[in-house]
Amino acid sequence: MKYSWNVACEALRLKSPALGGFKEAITDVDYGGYTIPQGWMMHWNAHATHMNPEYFPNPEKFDPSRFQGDGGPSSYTFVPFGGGAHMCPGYEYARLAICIFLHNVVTKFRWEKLIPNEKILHYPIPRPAQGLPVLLYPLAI
Ligand code: HEM
Repeated sequence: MKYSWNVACEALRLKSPALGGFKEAITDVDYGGYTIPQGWMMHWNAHATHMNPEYFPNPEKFDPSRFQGDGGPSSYTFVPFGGGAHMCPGYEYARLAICIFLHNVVTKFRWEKLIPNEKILHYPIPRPAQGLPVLLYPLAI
C-alpha cells in the first residue's frame, strides 16, 4: 500500500486537482524582497511549487520514488492538500479512498484505455478530455 500511495502522491504532484487558493495577509508579510501589505489577497499555486526543480529534480518526470524513505519532500513543498491551519481536513479520507480504489483496480482487474493518447484538459482543473473510458477485464480469483 505504501508504494501505491507514493504513486498517488506523484500523480497529485504532477496534476493537482486543486490549483491552489487565496489567502489574506493578516499582517504585513516580507517575502522574497517584497512587502505584502496587510489585507492583500495572495494566491498560492500548488503547480508552481510542485514543478520547482529545487524541490523536485527533473520535475516533469513521473517518479514515485521521490516519496520513498523517511524524508520525502521537505515541508510545504508537496501541497496538493494545502498546508497549515486550513490544510484540507479531508486528507486522510481522500488517502484511504484513493488507496482502496487503486488496490481494487490493480489486484482485481486488467484494464485497457480505450483512447490511448487521450489529452488532459485544464478548465482549470485537470481532467481527461473524454472522461477516461477504460475496459476492465476481471482477473480470475
Ligand atoms: C484528492 C482529494 C482532495 C484534494 C486534492 C483536496 C485539496 C484541498 C485543498 C488544496 C484545500 C485548501 C487548503 C488550504 O487552503 O491550505 C482543501 C480544503 C478543504 N477540503 Fe479538501 N481536498 C480533497 C478532498 C477532500 C475531501 C474528501 C473533503 C471532505 C470530505 C475535503 C474537505 C475540505 C474542506 C472542508 C476544506 C476547507 C478547509 C479550511 O478552509 O479550513 N477535501 N482541500
